[in-house]
Amino acid sequence: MNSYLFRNVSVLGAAPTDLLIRDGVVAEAGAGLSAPDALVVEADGLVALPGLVDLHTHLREPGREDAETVETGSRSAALGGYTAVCAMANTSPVADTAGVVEQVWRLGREAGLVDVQPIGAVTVGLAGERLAELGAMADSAARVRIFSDDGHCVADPRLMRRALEYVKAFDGIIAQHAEEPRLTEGAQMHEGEVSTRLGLTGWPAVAEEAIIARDVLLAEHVGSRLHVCHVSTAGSVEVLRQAKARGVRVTAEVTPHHLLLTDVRAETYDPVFKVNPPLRTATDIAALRAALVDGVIDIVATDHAPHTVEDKECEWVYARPGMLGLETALSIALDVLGPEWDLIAERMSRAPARIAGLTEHGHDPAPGAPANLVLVDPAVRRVIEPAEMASRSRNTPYARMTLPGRIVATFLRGEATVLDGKAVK
Ligand SMILES: NC(=O)N[C@@H](CC(=O)O)C(=O)O
Repeated sequence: MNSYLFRNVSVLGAAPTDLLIRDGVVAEAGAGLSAPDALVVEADGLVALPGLVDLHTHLREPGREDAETVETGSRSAALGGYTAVCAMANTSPVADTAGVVEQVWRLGREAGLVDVQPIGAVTVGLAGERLAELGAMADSAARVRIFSDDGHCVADPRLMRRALEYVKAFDGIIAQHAEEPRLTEGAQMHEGEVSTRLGLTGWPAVAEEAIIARDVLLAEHVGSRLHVCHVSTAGSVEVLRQAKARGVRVTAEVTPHHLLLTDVRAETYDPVFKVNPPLRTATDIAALRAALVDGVIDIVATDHAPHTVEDKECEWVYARPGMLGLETALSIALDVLGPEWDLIAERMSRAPARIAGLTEHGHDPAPGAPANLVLVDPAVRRVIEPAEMASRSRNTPYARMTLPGRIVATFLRGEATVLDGKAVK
């Protein structure tokens, strides 16, 4: 196993120091360290952060390996500065049994680039009719703690209540894709002025807000943990703010794209901007950014949703919703928040690790901490080139945009997964 000596690295923006990485942990910190056996990384100008943790990644395996595999998604994650990702259950077959979650978990171990923590489906086949074998998935080698039908809403309130009750026994979480399906039939984009002008069927903000309001009440009633996926509206933020003030056990995520892009992008009719929930308005963006800063929204999660050219580069109404996110998330966070390193570490590493119970992750680089960390060069501005991405898909909404920040190196348990901005394997 290699040892690494980072020279003159700034830990979360603090004055430069040296860090020695040995045997999978941060062994020493301080000026002028020497370790003749260690590989030296000249880190002037680089910032060390705890390795990022994504609570919401679509890896597509099993079933849609033409869009992404556990391995390509893991590489994409490592290049984005991630050391752990939670893999959503909407695969084919659906991850609704111990067998499938164990398969995904094992593929993650074999790829060895990030820790892949499978999320289990709440209902069999994501069909919203009966509960999946939550207990068996929790007891499996994959030790599933988060369950989600993401892509679909658990719309039936009785089923949602049962799911919240069931996972309470092992302090599990139901992660809800909040979308009242009766209000979004045929929806193509945010319902508002732009959808009216373009003549596309709208996805109203209230379809999200109504489910979040219902679910925080259910979570409160049951005393269980609810996580809200991809919050996208100002109204949702207000519902969450009130619920948190009452002490409801609810956490929430926002995606990078909902922090940056508005529904005006649909004017191009380029389906790369089609996503679920849809891009909203500048007012929503302002509320989401403020909530991310004040903590009503706990984390940034990518909702990395790779799709093939066939599924994406077609007419808007036929295109699948979803965008790539792993390789650009930190740059978007830097763009939106500025170099607020402690806030970025909290929202993109510590808090998601805590929520998911990934105890090896989310530790600031300090002596004794597991060496799951990332080195970022904040001074670089880079042009996003889809063809250069490690994802098997190309559906990034940031193509040819110039964004701040470059991931220079990522370390998983003390071994480099990315060095000099390139994947090690
Ligand atoms: N977020 C997306 O736009 N797409 C997701 C599922 C979904 O939420 O529709 C996907 O799996 O592609």
